[in-house]
This record gives sequence, structure tokens and C-alpha cells, in this order.
Amino acid sequence: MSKNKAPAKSAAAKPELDLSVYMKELGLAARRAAGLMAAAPSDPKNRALLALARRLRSAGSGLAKANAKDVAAAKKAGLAAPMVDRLKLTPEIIETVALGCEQIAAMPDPVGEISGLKRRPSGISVGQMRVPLGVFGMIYESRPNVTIEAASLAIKSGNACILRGGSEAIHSNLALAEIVSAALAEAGLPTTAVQLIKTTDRAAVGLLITAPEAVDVIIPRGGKSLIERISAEAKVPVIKHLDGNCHSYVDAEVDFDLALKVIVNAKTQKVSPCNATESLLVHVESAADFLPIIGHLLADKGVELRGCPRTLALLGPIKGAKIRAASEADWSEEYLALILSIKVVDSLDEAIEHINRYGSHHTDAILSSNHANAMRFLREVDSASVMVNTSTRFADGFEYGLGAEIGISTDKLHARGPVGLEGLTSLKWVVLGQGEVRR
Ligand SMILES: NC(=O)C1=CN([C@@H]2O[C@H](COP(=O)(O)OP(=O)(O)OC[C@H]3O[C@@H](n4cnc5c(N)ncnc54)[C@H](OP(=O)(O)O)[C@@H]3O)[C@@H](O)[C@H]2O)C=CC1
Ligand SMILES: N[C@@H](CCC(=O)OP(=O)(O)O)C(=O)O
Repeated sequence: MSKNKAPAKSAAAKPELDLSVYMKELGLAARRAAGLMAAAPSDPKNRALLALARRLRSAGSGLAKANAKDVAAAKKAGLAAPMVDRLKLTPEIIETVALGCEQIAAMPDPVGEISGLKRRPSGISVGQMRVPLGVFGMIYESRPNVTIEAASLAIKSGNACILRGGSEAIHSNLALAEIVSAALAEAGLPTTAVQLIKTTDRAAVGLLITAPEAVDVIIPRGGKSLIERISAEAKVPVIKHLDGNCHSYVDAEVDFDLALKVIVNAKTQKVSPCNATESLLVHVESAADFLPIIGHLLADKGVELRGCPRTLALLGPIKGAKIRAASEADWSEEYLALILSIKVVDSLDEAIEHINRYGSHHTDAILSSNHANAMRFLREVDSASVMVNTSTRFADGFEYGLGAEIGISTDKLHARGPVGLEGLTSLKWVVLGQGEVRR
């Protein structure tokens, strides 16, 4: 996707900024704020979220102008249309994020909840308490609504965060950060609980991911270049939220109408998100009937089809369609565009093997009316979300009922798939006694 992005990384902050001093200050302030946020009761946190929703709705021309500046610059730099779209803070998007803040305010506060308390033979009672992670640093794409989703989840989960949004969204994010800060102040919470890195200089990312004294966990949302940098440099634990090479697999026994509707949605409803389907696998017994129909439907929507030899033979020519042979590299590709790779497979085993080998362990779906096959797919596909008879586009915190999402974790440890409030907390043991001593 980086080929669609603006190459220039111009700093929005003043050139005289001493980055290492600035990042140290941000880190210290976040550490202090994290202590206060962890101890904050639910009431001020909820008041901050409601104030944030209200302030977003009434932000008016200040926010609109900042966003228009980013959108104009992105268009001028030739950013691809789906990428420009995700930059936009339309009134609908502002309403959605404001509603998200209100929904999170209405959710139970996870912090301080004690679970599983059990009396031991020694007399002590042992359980677990849910606590914030502390300070999280988040690096994410040029999508300004994510700034509010991250801020609102940080506030409710009692964490502090340092946010580094995509450079194309810098003006929108600076305006949003001011709104968040005002909402925190209104509720009597530390304004430094949510801080945005005010420069687009990527060196700030380097400083953030190597500062374990300031940051407890790094949450990177992004593509290959970000992955490489994090893997090479991070000294802070990481919860990766990376690319989605998502598959839809059409089984031998399948309701064709259902599968057609779901696959068109999974590929074309939006092409830029990481949960869009990038690869279609079709069981050989369905292929001869299914492929020509789905081929026409997708071609009508402008999707380029890249098939294996058996797929190409069954698709035949489709008027106006872009059809070509898939290369080995296609099976691993996350297009984020109107392109789909297609492969005919001989068995469910082959489908599962293919997904586990070439996929990115993000989200994969089976379209099948065979219960046993659907259950095998759920058990054996090693991805953060596995789905039956529905669209991979549903892999989303809001759709899963989390109120908002930090992102979709492609890691196996701590949090997997859409991450909400619980993913920003951990459990510590609590032990309650009345003077018992160990023998
Ligand atoms: N799993 C998930 O939850 C999500 C995954 N994604 C994935 O992200 C990718 C698309 O988003 P895209 O905007 O292209 O992602 P990028 O990786 O280009 O950008 C994401 C963020 O990482 C920063 N970044 C990228 N490379 C570096 C680097 N070498 N050093 C420092 N910072 C860096 C970017 O900064 P800069 O602005 O300077 O480029 C930006 O802030 C897709 O692969 C998509 O699947 C996207 C959203 C959510
Ligand atoms: N969870 C989100 C997708 C997140 C995502 O991948 O965003 P992006 O890569 O910025 O389009 C959704 O389905 O809306």
C-alpha cells in the first residue's frame, strides 16, 4: 500500500524541536498520568467520555478546516482514493465516534473487577483483579477516527497513551487531540492521559518503541515497513496489529446464493481495511458452477481476478473483466484494492493448509452447509477470527460489541483479533488473608 502514499514526510512541528527531549517529556507526563488514571473512579472517566462526545459534535469549523487541509494535501500528493476516503472526518464519522464514546461510557468499568476468588485449604482467598496496562504507545494509519477510538478506550480502561497517527492526518489529529484534552480537563482528569506526538518525523517512532521506562506496550497498526522497523528496533513489548491477507473458502456443500452475497461483500464493501477478503478458495466440486457466477459479479464491480490455472479455465473470458494468471506471490499479497486471487482446491484439508501457510492469521471464513467441515475450519485455521457463512469485513470491535477498537491484533499473546477495553488491561493476582502463615 505504501506505493499509494505520499512519499514526503514533512514535519508539521517547528524545525527546532529537540525530538529526544520532547519524547522524554511526553513519556514522563504519560507515566504520571497513568498512575492517576489507574486510580480514577468510573465517574470522572465516564464524564470525560460524555464531554468528548459533546465536544466532537460541536467542534464545527475548526475541526472541519483541519481535516480539509489534510484531505487537500493528500489529494494533491496523489494518494489513492480509498486512502483519501479514510482520512475524511465526515459528519457521519464524527457522529459514529461520538456515539462510540457514549457507548463506552455506558459499558461496565473493567478496572478493579475481582474475579474467581476461591478459598484455599490454607485459609487464604485467591482471585484476580483487572488492572490497566499503564502507558501504551500506538502507531497507526492516517485514519483520524482511530485517534478518538484509542483515546476513548484508554480513558475508560484507566490507561495513559501516546498516539502517533499517520502523517497525512496530522492536522486532523492535532485538532482532535485538543478536543480530547479539553474533555479530560472538564472531568478533572490529567490532560496528559492522552497525548499525540506533534511531529510526523519518523524518528519519534524510533524513540517511542525504545523507551521501556515510559511505555509499557507498543501497539503498531500498519503494513510491511512498520513491521520491519518494530521487529528490528522495539525494546518495549508489542501487540502487533498488522496486515490482513484474509480468505473466504467456498466448500463442496454450500448455499450458492449465500456464498455469492457474502463474497461480494467481503471483497467490495470497502477495499482498504485489513479485514477485506483478498483471496478466494473454491472446492473443486463447487468450482465449475460457482466460479463463472462469482466471476461475473465481481467483474461487474471492477474487481481484477488473478486465478490459478484451473480457475482461469473455468472462468473463461468475461466481457470487460481484468483476468490474469496468479503468481506464487499473489497468494501472500494483501492488495487493499479491487483485486482478488482465486484458487481451486481439492479438499478442505488443502484449503486449511493454504490459509495457514499464506494467510496473515487475521480473519478467514468458510462458506459451507456441512456442519462438521465448518467446525473443522474453526478449530484448525490458525487466525485471530474464524468465521462461518459470513463476511470477513465483520472483524471489527464495534461489530463484535466492544464499543470501539484499538485495532485487530494479529498476535497470539495477550489479545487476539479486535481489541477493546479488556485487551488494554491485564489480570493481577489478589490474595486476601486473616493472618494465615505458610507451613
Ligand atoms: N490489524 C489492524 O488492526 C490494522 C492493520 N492495518 C494494516 O496497515 C496497512 C495499511 O495502512 P498504511 O497506512 O498503509 O500503513 P503504514 O504502515 O504505511 O502506516 C501506518 C503507520 O505506521 C507508520 N510507519 C510506517 N512505516 C514506518 C517506519 N518505517 N518507521 C516509522 N513509522 C512507520 C506510518 O507513518 P507515516 O505516516 O510516516 O507513513 C503510520 O503512522 C495494511 O497492511 C493494513 O492491513 C491497518 C489498520 C488496522
Ligand atoms: N476495524 C475496521 C478496519 C480497520 C482497518 O483496517 O482500517 P484501515 O486499514 O485504515 O482501512 C473496520 O472494519 O472498519
